[in-house]
Amino acid sequence: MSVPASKKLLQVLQGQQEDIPPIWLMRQAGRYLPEYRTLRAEKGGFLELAYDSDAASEITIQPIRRFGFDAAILFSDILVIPHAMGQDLWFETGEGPRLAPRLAQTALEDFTPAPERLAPVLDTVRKVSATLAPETTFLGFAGSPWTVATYMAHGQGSKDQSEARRMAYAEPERFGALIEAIITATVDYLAGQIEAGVDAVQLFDSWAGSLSPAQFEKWVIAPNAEIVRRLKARHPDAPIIGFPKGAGGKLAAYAKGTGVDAIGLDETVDPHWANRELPKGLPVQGNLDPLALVSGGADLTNAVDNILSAFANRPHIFNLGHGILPDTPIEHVEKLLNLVRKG
Ligand SMILES: Cc1c2[nH]c(c1CCC(=O)O)Cc1[nH]c(c(CCC(=O)O)c1C)Cc1[nH]c(c(CCC(=O)O)c1C)Cc1[nH]c(c(C)c1CCC(=O)O)C2
Repeated sequence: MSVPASKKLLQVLQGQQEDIPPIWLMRQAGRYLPEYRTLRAEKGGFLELAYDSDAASEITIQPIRRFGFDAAILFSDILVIPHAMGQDLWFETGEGPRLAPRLAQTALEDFTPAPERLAPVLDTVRKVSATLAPETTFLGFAGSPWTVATYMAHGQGSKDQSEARRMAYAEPERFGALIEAIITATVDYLAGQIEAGVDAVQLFDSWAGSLSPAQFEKWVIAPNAEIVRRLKARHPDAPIIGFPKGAGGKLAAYAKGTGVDAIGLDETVDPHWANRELPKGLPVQGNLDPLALVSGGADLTNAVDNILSAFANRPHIFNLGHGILPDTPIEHVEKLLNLVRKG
């Protein structure tokens, strides 16, 4: 596959170093944007937006139109995979996602798979890919099996992922079968996104930090390695970004063990340490503290300088260490873009 020279972020994912790093922000389409809040109020709920390909395309493009980020990320959610596997999914206003029945109490075999639920998401990919400017990289994504399993087991977000962690020790075979089922659904879904027009994909492992080293090897590294292996067999040219949030000292093992093309760093990672620790030339993405962006001022300027200096000699995509917070002032995002692009 030949990459148009203008897709800078995609080139960095392929190992090219840039003086001015490309930038996008996790959760860049969302509640900090007034134009998102307007559409959300008109349409009702988050899922209604995510499954309406016209609304989801518009929301995917909103942050590109406003800020000119180097990448657009598909507007969807990691929980559409459990939904397509047959769990009911809804969002409680002000609280977050709910999945039923909970896997801690129900067998996976009792679910009725509903893969057609993903069709509108792939329609969104086709629509966005037909309208994006050629210099904008289009990112697809999915949750990583461990993180998705924590929601499937508990039925909602949880403080310490204890239901899934307990299941993984008490019933390793049953838990392994669940992880395998998520891997299979995820590889098909990501292949579908690539075929519909995304340039690269990100695997979000938001709860990777809750596991011991041995369990991390088993439930984070091995399943992500399997996704990389199977997806590369189908689409060798589409880069894969792994984001094992909270992996800390296990980041290098994750990078080597999974074979991802680039690694996302959360804000707790010292970028200078990461630069020394990670394989030479491996592209990194991150890792501004979302609260430094809310704060603005010298907190923001100093943090940006520190990240830029740490990654001056490796392929780097500027991003936050986690999703942008709803109370982030728009002017701080504009200031961040000026700092990174030295405008
Ligand atoms: C764990 C997780 C989820 N979803 C996601 C993760 C992994 C990353 C992370 O750790 O944040 C990933 C996600 N969720 C969303 C995207 C869209 C793309 C993007 O802009 O990055 C992405 C990549 C939209 C969303 N997903 C959600 C919203 C907010 C919906 C709204 O109320 O309007 C958006 C824009 C809802 C959501 N979705 C999820 C939760 C826990 C919640 C509720 C908390 C919250 O509101 O932030 C599950």
